[in-house]
Amino acid sequence: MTIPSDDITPPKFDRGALRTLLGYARPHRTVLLVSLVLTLLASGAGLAQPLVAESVLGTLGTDQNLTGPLLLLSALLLGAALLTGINSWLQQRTSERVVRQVRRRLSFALIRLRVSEFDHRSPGDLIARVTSDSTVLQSAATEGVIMLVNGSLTLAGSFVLMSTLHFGLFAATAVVMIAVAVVMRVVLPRIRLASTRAQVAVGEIGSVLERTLGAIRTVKANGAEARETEAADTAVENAYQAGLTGARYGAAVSVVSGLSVQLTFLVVLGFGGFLVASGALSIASLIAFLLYVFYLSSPISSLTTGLTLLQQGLGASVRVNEVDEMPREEDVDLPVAAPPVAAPRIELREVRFTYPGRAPALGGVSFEVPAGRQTAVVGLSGAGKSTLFALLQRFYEPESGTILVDGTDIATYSRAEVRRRIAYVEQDAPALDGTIGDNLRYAEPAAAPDDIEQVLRTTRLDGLVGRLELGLDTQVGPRGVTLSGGERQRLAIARALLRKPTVLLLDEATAQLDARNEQALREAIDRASEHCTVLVIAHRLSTVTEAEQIVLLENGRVRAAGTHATLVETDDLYRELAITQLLAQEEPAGDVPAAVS
Ligand SMILES: Nc1ncnc2c1ncn2[C@@H]1O[C@H](COP(=O)(O)OP(=O)(O)OP(=O)(O)O)[C@@H](O)[C@H]1O
Repeated sequence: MTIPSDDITPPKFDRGALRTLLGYARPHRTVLLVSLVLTLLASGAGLAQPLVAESVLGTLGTDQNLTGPLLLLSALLLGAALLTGINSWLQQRTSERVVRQVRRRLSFALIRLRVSEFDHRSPGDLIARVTSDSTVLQSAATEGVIMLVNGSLTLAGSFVLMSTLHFGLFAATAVVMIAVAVVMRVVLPRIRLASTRAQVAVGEIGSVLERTLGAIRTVKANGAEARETEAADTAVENAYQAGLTGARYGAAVSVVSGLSVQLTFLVVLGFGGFLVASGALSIASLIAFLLYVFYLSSPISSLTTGLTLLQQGLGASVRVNEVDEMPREEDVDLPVAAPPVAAPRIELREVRFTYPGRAPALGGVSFEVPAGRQTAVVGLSGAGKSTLFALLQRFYEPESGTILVDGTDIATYSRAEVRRRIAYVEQDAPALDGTIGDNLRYAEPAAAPDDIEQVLRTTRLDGLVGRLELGLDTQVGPRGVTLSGGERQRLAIARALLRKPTVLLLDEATAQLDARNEQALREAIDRASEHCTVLVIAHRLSTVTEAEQIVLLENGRVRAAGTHATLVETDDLYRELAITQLLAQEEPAGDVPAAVS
C-alpha cells in the first residue's frame, strides 16, 4: 500500500475497513457491552451530579436538611470513579486481546503466504503490519468504539436533559454543536490519511532496516553505512512528518472540542443571563444548565477521541486487510499420510513457467527421472534449473504441463503432501536461528538420536559437532551466520536426509564443499539414492559425472539428456562446459573424460 506524499485528498470512507475493524471487536462484544454499560453508568452518575447540585443549591437559604443531597452527591462521585477504574481494566484487557488476535492472525497468514508474494514484498513492511499496525487497530477496535458509543449516548442524554431544562438555551447549544460537527467532518478524514501515511512510513523503516541488517556484511564491505543510514533517515522523517500532520489535526480536534464548550458557555451565559434578568428563568436552572454545558466537555472529548481513534484504526485496518487478501497456501496444514517407502519415478511433461514480467523461465520441459536413480540437471546460469525445483516443491504452479510422481500429477496432492514426499535442499541452504540440533530436527522433531548420529556421520558433521563444547546444543546464530558456508550446506543436507526421503532435490548442494567433503557427500548421496530418487542441480560437473542421467537445460528447454560420456560426445554446449571444468579434452576422442574430484 503506497500513499504518495503529495496526495492530499482525504480517503473516502471505507465501509469494508469499518466492518473489519468492528469484526475485531465482535468476539469481545459481551465484555465491550458490559464496559459500555459501566461507562454509561459512570457517565449517568456524572450527569446526575448537576441535578443533585441544583437541588443542593435550591435548598440553600431554606431550612431543609443538606445531608441527604450531599451524601448522594458523594456517592455519585465515588461510584463514578470506581466504575471508571473497573471499566478501564476491562477495556485494556479487551484491547490486549484484540491485538493478540490480530497478531496471531497476521502471523499465521504471513507464514503461509505464497512464495511468489515474497518476490515483490518486503518482509520488513509485512512485519510492521503485525507489530505496529496491530497496535493502532487495538485502541480503535475497543476504546475507540466504546468512546464513540458512550460519547454519542451521553451527549444525546445531555441534550435531552438540557432541552427539558430550557429549550431555548438548548437550541443555542445545538447551533454551536452543529458547527463543531461540520469542522470535524473536514478534519477527521485527514487524520485517517495522516495516520495511514505514518503507518506506511513505519513499514518503510522496517523494509529499509530489514534490507540493511539482512545483508549487513555486504553493507559494511561496501562502506554503505552512510547511504543506508540516509535511507533509514528518509523513512524515519516520513513517519515523523506524517505523525506531525496527524498531531496537528489532533490538536485542531482538541481545540475545536474545547472551544465548543467555551463558546456554548458564552452563548448560554449571555442568553441565559438575559432570561434570568427578564424573570423567564431561575438562577438555579441557569446554573444547572451551565453545569451541563461544562459537563458536555466529557462526552464531546470522548466522541472526538473515539472518532480520531477510529479514523486511525481504519487506516491500519486497510493495511491489515491487505495481508488477509494476499494469496496463501491454504493446504499446508492438511494432515499428511506417511509417504510410500519406495522411491518414485518422476516425470515432467511439457512444463512451462514464466515469472511475472519476465521471459519464460521454462518453455516446455519434458524428461523422466527414473525411480531410485540419480539424475543431474545442469546448464548455464539462468537456464531454469532452480525454477524447475521450485515447481517440484509447488512454490509456483506451472503455467501448463504436468509434473507426475509415480504417474500422479503433483497438483492433485496438497502442498503439505508434496513437501513431505520430496525433501529439498535449497541453493543458499540457510540455517535457522537456534541450535544445530534444532536445525537438524526441524522437519523431524521426533528423530531418534541414532538417526541423528547417522546423518551427522553421513554429512561429515560429526567432527564439527564433536569439537564443539555444547555439541548439538551450539547456537548457529541468525541465518546460521556462525557456521561456514560448507557447514551450512551439510547441515541442510543432513536435515533433509533425517526425514529418510524417497525423493531428494539438491540445489547446488555441493557447491561450497571442499574436495574431501564433496567426495564424502557424494558417497552419502549415493547411499541415499539406494532408497531414494535423487535430482541434483550442479554447476560443477565433477559432482555429476557419475549420475545415471544428466539433463542439460538451455534457456528453459531441455537441450540434451544422457550420461556424461554421451553428452561430451554429442553435445557442443555440454562439451564446452566439461572442457572449461577440465572434465574433457578439446577434441572428443570417444574416451570418457576423468573426473577431477
Ligand atoms: N523469483 C523470480 N522472479 C522473477 N524471475 C526469476 C525469479 N527467479 C528466477 N528468475 C529468472 O528466471 C530465470 C531462471 O532462473 P533460475 O534461478 O531457475 O536459473 P538457474 O538455472 O537455477 O540459474 P543459476 O544456476 O544461476 O542458479 C532467470 O532468468 C532468472 O532471472
